[in-house]
Amino acid sequence: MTGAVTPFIKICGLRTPEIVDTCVALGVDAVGFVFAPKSPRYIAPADARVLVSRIPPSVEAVGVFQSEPVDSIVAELAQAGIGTAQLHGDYSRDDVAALEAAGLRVIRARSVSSFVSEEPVPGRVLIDGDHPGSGAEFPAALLAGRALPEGWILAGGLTPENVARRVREFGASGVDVSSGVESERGVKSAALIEAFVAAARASG
Ligand SMILES: O=C(O)c1ccccc1N[C@@H]1O[C@H](COP(=O)(O)O)[C@@H](O)[C@H]1O
Repeated sequence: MTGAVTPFIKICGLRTPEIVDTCVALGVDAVGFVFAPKSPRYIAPADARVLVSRIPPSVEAVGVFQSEPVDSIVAELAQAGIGTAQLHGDYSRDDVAALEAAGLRVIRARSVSSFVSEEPVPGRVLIDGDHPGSGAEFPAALLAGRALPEGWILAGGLTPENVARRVREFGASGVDVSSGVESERGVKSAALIEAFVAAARASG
């Protein structure tokens, strides 16, 4: 017995009922819906609501935002029926507090560059490469010797092939993937999601 813990697994950028059902059947911890209008994975909040209705309470539904004002985030999440906001971009402590005061949970995404150069932020932290949703990895050396927040989630260029190694390399408590489980940009693959989840679980 190793005592190792299976990482928290989030699959991001869902847009179809089939892929939602695949994620639920695999027992992932969280699924993400991208509300950043320029993303190839963008889904309108009303369309996301239909997909969210298929998700049991045991799976956390997350709305992903990039530089969207707090008021819009609150409105869009209410429309989609989602209780967690994942924030990419420049959000202050007051922004996070306002979202929490609105009854939302927050995942604060930090680009690896801002994580190493700026003040720590409170709450659940996700560390990503500098280009969210691009599928690009960042070097482990960038975080070497850094104090990493409890329960932090690793993102950025994860794939079924590299996820176990990356989790061990970084000591991450969770993983989030989008590009690495797509057959083409913006199109999720059930087979790749299954392979990713198996590989992530094998890292624990
Ligand atoms: O997926 C997107 O298109 C996206 C757009 C804007 C902000 C965040 C986005 N996704 C998040 O990006 C990371 C890493 O994704 P990848 O696996 O490297 O493609 C992940 O946290 C997604 O939730």
